[in-house]
Formats: sequence, structure tokens, C-alpha cells
Amino acid sequence: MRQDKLRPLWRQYLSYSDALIYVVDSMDRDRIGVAREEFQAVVEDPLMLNSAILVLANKQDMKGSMKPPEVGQRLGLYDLRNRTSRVVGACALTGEGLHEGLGWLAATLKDAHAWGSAVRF
Ligand SMILES: Nc1nc2c(ncn2[C@@H]2O[C@H](COP(=O)(O)OP(=O)(O)OP(=O)(O)O)[C@@H](O)[C@H]2O)c(=O)[nH]1
Repeated sequence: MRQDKLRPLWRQYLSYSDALIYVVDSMDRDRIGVAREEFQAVVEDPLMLNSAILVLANKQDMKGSMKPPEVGQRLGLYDLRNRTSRVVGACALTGEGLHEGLGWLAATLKDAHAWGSAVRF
């Protein structure tokens, strides 16, 4: 099949660059700076400029873990301009936060596709 016939069909599916899910170890204060550098490099990648960003602040069940707003601040999430993002507390052992986080992402992507636009407000 020719490429131009494939394209409209393809747009009904999500491209990997539509969404970024970034998981942070909220207990690891020593490496949050490295996580920030990695995170910033990914969000600034030209392929990712229109992606919705979900940050999962993992290990919220552990005493002393960074809370979601602190994780967002340390990653530089709140300094990003024209991006749709959310940081949600999570626990990989219980699945806490996954429903909220992935639910938000699904609703965000559905809205963006319904409007036929990139996820950028
Ligand atoms: N209490 C708790 N433990 C977790 C959670 N997520 C992962 N772990 C545990 O933490 C340990 C290390 O897991 P991860 O941090 O995911 O592993 P990793 O990314 O390969 O390790 P690092 O690169 O060293 O962070 C394992 O024993 C996991 O079971 C969580 O949400 N809560």
C-alpha cells in the first residue's frame, strides 16, 4: 500500500512521541539531579515537543520520600512552557497512582486527538 494511503489510518493510533511517562525514585535524593538532566534532555528532544508528560513519583509508601510537588519542582517540570504535564504519586508495589496517572494521560490524549491537534495548550 502506498504511504499516502497509510497515513490517515496511522493517525488514529498513538505515536510513541504523543506521551512521555517518566518514573522517578522519590527516595533517591542523591540522583534526582541526574534524573533532572535526563528528563530535560528527553522533553527537549524535537520528537517529544508535543507530548503530554506524566511523571510518576514512585515509592510514595516509603517514609521520607519526596512528595509529588517536590519531584516536579526538582525535575524542572514547572518551568516548562506550553506543555501539558502532571506529576502523580505512585507505589509500584501496590499499583497506587497508576489508575490516576494513566487515566489522566488517556483523557488528555483523547481530547487532543478529538480536536485533531497536538497535545500542546
Ligand atoms: N517500597 C517500595 N519499594 C519499591 C517500589 N518500587 C520499587 N521498589 C523496590 O525497590 C527496589 C529497587 O527497585 P527499583 O528502584 O525499581 O530498581 P532499579 O530502578 O533497577 O534500581 P535503581 O536503578 O538502583 O533505582 C526493589 O526491591 C523494588 O521492589 C515502591 O513503590 N515502593
